[in-house]
Amino acid sequence: MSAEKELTYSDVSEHTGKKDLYIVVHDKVYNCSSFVDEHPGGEEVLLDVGGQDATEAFEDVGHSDEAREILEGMLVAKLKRVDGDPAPKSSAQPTAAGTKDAATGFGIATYALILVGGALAFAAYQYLQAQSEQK
Ligand code: HEM
Repeated sequence: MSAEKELTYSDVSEHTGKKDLYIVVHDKVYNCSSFVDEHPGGEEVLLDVGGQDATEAFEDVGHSDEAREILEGMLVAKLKRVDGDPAPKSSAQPTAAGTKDAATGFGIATYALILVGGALAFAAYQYLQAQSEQK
């Protein structure tokens, strides 16, 4: 088993070319060279964050789970922080994830409400039918 590779910001900052492009997202280092031409958001934005922390840029767009899977496939190393490095930019993640979860939760609650409402209406209908048959 090989030890997990670690790169510092200064290592990452050496990979800024289109054919050698490292970016940092949530303290992990990704080699995006193979994806630059395929990025639906264009190559320019990826080249802009080459060799740097792209966490905010990546999260601000609200990338899909598919985009996150592509990203994980390009993982090369963990980011190793040394004194003087910028603070972790991980605060964007809970916000984005939270918004998504909240939206999903709302969707489920709405469906539940419609189902329960429908069931109640059906029960009331049956009850009233039974009542009128008794008369
Ligand atoms: C290497 C990291 C990245 C990956 C793997 C990636 C992947 C993707 C994918 C798969 C999409 C299609 C929509 C979706 O599935 O969400 C997308 C769209 C987009 N991305 Fe990225 N992206 C990356 C980094 C970035 C960065 C750093 C920016 C900077 C602003 C960015 C800006 C955009 C924009 C603006 C779109 C929307 C394009 C459109 O719908 O016309 N992406 N990205």
